[in-house]
Amino acid sequence: MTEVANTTRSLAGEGTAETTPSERVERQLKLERDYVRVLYSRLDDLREEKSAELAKVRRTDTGGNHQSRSERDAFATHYEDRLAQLNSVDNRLVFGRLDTTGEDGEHTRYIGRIGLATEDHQRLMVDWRAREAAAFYQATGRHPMGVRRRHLILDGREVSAIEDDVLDPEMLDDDGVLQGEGALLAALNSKRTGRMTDIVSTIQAEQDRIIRAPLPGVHVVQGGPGTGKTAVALHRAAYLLYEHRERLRKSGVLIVGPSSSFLWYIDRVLPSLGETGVVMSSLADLYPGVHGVPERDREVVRIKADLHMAEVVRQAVRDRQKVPAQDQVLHADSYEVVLPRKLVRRARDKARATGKPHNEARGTFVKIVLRDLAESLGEDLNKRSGNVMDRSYLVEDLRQSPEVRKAINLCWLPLSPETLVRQLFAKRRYLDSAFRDYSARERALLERPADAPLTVSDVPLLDEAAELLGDLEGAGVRITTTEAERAKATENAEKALYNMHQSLEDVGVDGVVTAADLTAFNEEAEHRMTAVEAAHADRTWAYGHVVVDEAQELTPMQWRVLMRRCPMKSFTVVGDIAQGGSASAAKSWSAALGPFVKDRFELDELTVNYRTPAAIADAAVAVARAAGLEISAPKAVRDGEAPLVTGLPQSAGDESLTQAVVDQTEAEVDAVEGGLVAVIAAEHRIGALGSALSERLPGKVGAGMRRIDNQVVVLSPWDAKGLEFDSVVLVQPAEIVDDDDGVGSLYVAMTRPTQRLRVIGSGELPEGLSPSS
Ligand SMILES: Nc1ncnc2c1ncn2[C@@H]1O[C@H](COP(=O)(O)OP(=O)(O)OP(=O)(O)O)[C@@H](O)[C@H]1O
Repeated sequence: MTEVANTTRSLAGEGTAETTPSERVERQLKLERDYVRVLYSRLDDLREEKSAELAKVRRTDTGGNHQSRSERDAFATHYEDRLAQLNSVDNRLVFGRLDTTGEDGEHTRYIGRIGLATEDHQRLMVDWRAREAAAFYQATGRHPMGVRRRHLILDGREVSAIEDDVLDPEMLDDDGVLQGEGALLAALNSKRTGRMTDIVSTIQAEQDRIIRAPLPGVHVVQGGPGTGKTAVALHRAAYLLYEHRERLRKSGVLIVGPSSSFLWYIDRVLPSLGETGVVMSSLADLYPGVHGVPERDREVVRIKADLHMAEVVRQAVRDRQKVPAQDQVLHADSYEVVLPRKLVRRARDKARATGKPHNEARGTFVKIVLRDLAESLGEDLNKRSGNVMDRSYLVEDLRQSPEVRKAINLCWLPLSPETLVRQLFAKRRYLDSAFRDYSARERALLERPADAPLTVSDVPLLDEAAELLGDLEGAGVRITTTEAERAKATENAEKALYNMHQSLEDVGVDGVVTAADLTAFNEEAEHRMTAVEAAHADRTWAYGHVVVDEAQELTPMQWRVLMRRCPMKSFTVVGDIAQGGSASAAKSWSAALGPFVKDRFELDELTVNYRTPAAIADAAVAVARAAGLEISAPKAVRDGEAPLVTGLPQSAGDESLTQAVVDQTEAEVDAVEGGLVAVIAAEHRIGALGSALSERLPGKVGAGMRRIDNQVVVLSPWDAKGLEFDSVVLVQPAEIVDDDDGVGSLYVAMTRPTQRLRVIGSGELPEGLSPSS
C-alpha cells in the first residue's frame, strides 16, 4: 500500500514556484486519478471477498440443526447486506478530499459514499456521514474551520476534474454561501431523468446542519420550492441509519410522501447511499391492505380531516354496542328465557368499563350476559320445579342456543375497521348518530354506497377504528388470508428470489449454487421481506423515526395516525406552508403540530432555491403574492430564462388551446434535447391533452399519464407536487387556481421547471401573469 501513502500528501505545498498553473493542475489530477484507482481497486477486492464468503456460508452444511441454520442465515444476511452496499456505491464512489492542519500535524481524508480501509486497517476513505467528514460540508468562506476542500468530479471511475474551494474570509464576496459551485452547478444543470438522484457530493452547509441534527424530537424544515427539502430529508434518513444503526435497525424508519408517483420518483436515492431498509408509504397507503382513492369533494375532505372525526369514530363504535328496543323471549334447549333490556345495558356498561377495544370487550359482554341470563333462568327453574341447576351447565346450554347467540350478536358484533367505516357512510342510522353534530347537508354529502371505494380521507378513520375495535382475533374470529393476499405474497417471494439470483450472477457465483442454497435463499428472501414488509403490514409497528415530506398537506387526522406510528415522537418534517394545496392544508407549523407536541418542535429554514432559475421563480412569487399568499422567496442559484406566456383570445375554444399546447410541447421536446417536459393542467384536461400529445409525439407520451420518466408527461398540479422537469408547459393557469386548490397549486406548478417555463391560457390570466411581448 505504498501507493496510498504516496498519494495522501496534503494539498498544501504541492505546487512549486517552477511549475505553471496548468502543469500544477495536471499533476494534481494525476495524483487524484491514482488515488481513486486505489479506491476502486479496493472496492473490487472487497466485493470479491464478500461474495466468496457469502457463497461459502451458503454451502455450509448445518446438519439440519435449527440453531446452526439460524447462525448461518445471520452470517449470510450480514454478507449480503455488505455486498448489496458495495454494489450500490460504484457511481461517484468518492467525491471529496479534506486537508486539515492541526496540532497533531497534517491530515488528508477522502470523503465518499462509504468508509473504506486497507487490509491492514489503514483508512482509505471516510463515509460522508462520519463525524470526521462533517467539515467537508460545513466549512464555508466565513467559517473555514482550518480545512482545505477539494471536489473530485468523476466520469465513470476516472477523475475528470478537480475543484478546490476558496475558504478564505478575505476573498469572500457577499454571496459566498455556496460550496463546490462548479460541481453544484453541473448537478443542477444536468438533464432530469424522472428519478431523483442523491446530492451527497454537493450538500450545502445549511442543509448539512439539518441532516446531522440529533435523532430525538420533532424537527421541522420549512423551505420554498426547490430548496432541497426532499433531498435533505432523504439524506437525513441515511445519516440517522448510520449514526444510530443499532437502534434504528430494529425499529426502522418510515418515509411518508404525498403520492405513490412521488415515492417512485425518490426511491433510488437511499439505495444509492447504501441504505435499503426503509419503509416508504404514501398517505393513501398508511393503513395496511387498503389503497385510498382520491377524495374528490373538498367539503368532504375538510370534514374528514378534522380531529373531531376521532370522536365521530368513537361514537360509531359505541353505536355498534346496542341495547334492544324491547325485552326478548328466547329459547334454549327446552327452556324459555327472557333477555331483559336492563340486563343487556348493564352488561354493556360493564364491558365498556373494562376500557378494552370493542372486539376484546365483546368477550366480557358475552360472559356477563350469559352469566346473568343463566342466573335468572336458574332462579326461575328453581322457583318452578324446586330444582337447583348447575350454573355452568345452564351457561353452556344458553351458549349453544342459536336464538341466544343471535340475540347477543345483534347487540355486540365483532367488527373489522373496514366494515365499520363502510357502514358508517352507507347506513343512514349510523351516519345520523355519529355525525349528529353536523348539518343535514353535510351528512348528505358524506353518504355513499357500502361498496364505494375507500378514499385517502378514510385511511385515518380506518386507523382510528382499528384502535378502538382491536383485533378481530380478540373476538374469537379467525382471520384467513385472502386469495389476493396470498397471491401477492407469492409474487413478492418470487421477485425477491429473482433478485437474489441476479445479485449472485452479478458477483460471479452463478453455477456453484446448489438446490439447498436456493432453498436457503428462498427462506432468506422471505425473512428479509418480512423485516421491511412486516413493518409496513403491521399497523401497530412503532418506528424509531418518521420522515414526512410535503408535510404541509397532512390533515390533523393524518398527523394523528403518524404520531401513533412513532410513540417516541422522533420526526423529520419537511414542507412549505405556501405550497399547501389540499382543502385542509396547514396554515402554520404550530397549527399542524400543536395538537400533538404543543410547541416542542425545532424549526429550521432552507433559503436557497437550487431548482428553478431566478427569472421563473420571480414570476411564480409575483403571481402568488398578487393573490395574497404570504411567502418568503428563497434565493435562486441560477438566473435562467424568463417564462414565455402566451395569451389566447377569450373566444379561443378548447380545440385551439389544445393545439397551442401540442405545438408548444413539441417545441419544448426539441429545446430540452432529451430532457423531460411536463404538461401541467387541471385534472379534467389531462385525458384530452394526453391523447392529442400522443398523436403528435408517438412513443414519447406515456400511456399511464403518471409515468414521470416518459419524455413528455401530462399531469395535474397535485401529481406534480415534489417533482421536477427540464421544461414545463402550464395550461390555462386561471383554471388551475379555480379548479384545483387555489393559487398554491399554481405556485407549485410554476416552480417545477429546472430550465424553462411556458404558460398558455385563453381569456383572463391570473394577476401577476401577462402575455410576453
Ligand atoms: N446541495 C445540493 N446539491 C445538488 N443538488 C441539489 C442540492 N440541493 C438540492 N438540490 C437539487 O435541487 C432540486 C430540488 O430539490 P428538492 O426536490 O429536494 O427540493 P424541495 O425543497 O423538496 O422542493 P419542492 O418543495 O418544490 O418539492 C433537486 O433536483 C435536488 O437534487
